[in-house]
Amino acid sequence: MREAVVQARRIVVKAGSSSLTTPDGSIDSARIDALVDVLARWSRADGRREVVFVSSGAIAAGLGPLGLPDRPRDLALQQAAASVGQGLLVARYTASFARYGLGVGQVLLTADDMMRRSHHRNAQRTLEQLLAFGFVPIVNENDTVATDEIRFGDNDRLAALVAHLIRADALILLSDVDALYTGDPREPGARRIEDVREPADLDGVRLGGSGRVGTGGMVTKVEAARIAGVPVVLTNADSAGAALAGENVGTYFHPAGVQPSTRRLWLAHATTGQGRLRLDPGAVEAVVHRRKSLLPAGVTGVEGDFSAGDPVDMCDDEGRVVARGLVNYDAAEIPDLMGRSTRWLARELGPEYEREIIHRDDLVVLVTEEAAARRP
Ligand SMILES: Nc1ncnc2c1ncn2[C@@H]1O[C@H](COP(=O)(O)OP(=O)(O)O)[C@@H](O)[C@H]1O
Ligand SMILES: N[C@@H](CCC(=O)OP(=O)(O)O)C(=O)O
Repeated sequence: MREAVVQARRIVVKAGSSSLTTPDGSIDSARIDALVDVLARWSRADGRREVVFVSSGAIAAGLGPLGLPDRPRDLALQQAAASVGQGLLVARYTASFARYGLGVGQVLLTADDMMRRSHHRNAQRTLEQLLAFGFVPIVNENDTVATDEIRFGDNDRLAALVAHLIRADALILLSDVDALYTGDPREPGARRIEDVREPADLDGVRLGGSGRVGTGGMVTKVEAARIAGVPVVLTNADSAGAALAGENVGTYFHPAGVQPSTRRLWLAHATTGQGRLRLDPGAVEAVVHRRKSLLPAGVTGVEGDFSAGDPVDMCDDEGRVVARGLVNYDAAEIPDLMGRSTRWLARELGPEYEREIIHRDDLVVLVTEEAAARRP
């Protein structure tokens, strides 16, 4: 038994396009109802259980109604299909959960929303409020406004970020394949992997591309499991009930030891650096090994056009990103501060210049200490 899943009170369940739609580009009502049966029974079995459902399938479900034979490559066509399909999906979920007296609420998010702290907090509040009402949030990417550069594309990472957002106890990823295999299961000889405890368990595993309607394939699922920070079960929709019951189905990704705070998880996985600061070896040592704040004295270079409050990457003298943090100064201010002691800055420029470039509470280390120590 997977005790952490059995004990979970709040879970995120993500289903891929292939589990929710038919090959001819329409909603698979029977499979949706079967999945809703499982989710509704799980949450109603104990009044304190809450589920957030991340549903892909908007583009796939819009193909049939628009007469599109296959998932188009063109972004505008994908967005039109998503707009049609999303409405149909939510109508179906509304009807299906209503069989159990449960209401649903649609939550559409973009990668940008996850990065901006204020949007992030609003999304968090909405989800918490829906859960407090006993409603099931149905989450998807806001495909009609997402552009290629800033898209999640697949919903696996989105599901992991939603798990951070609501402090879920577990994440269940449902695909058209019943587990992670040592290679693409469409090829002979591939074996199911039952447990992933550490990155080395994935050595030699071939993570292939997606099926007909999905995106990302196994790469994005493994990445989502790595960043989720909670136990993750990867299996197919037919095994959802068994997965929620903690049975030995699919692949179980054990969470790594001590988990960073949600703020640090957010910084590491929901944001992208809006610029770069180059650190001297002493500052790398202080930030990575001693978990100190970044002071102006240890900065040797600055790139990008960021503003105070933006996430920026910190690199070592070889350009390798070692950490990310919320910067306290605009990019244009930093050249005058670099290499100076905080005491000198406070004396020459005023007490407001005594502040760190990045405070340690706003900073996440992105390399392991071992990796940082292994430098040539
Ligand atoms: N090592 C592997 N183990 C399992 N499945 C794999 C592997 N490599 C590639 N795949 C493929 O990944 C597909 C699932 O990814 P994807 O189509 O993106 O699904 P979804 O729509 O559920 O997100 C499976 O159909 C499978 O053929
Ligand atoms: N937001 C998109 C998800 C794209 C997609 O295919 O995701 P997935 O099936 O999870 O790999 C949609 O609803 O169509």
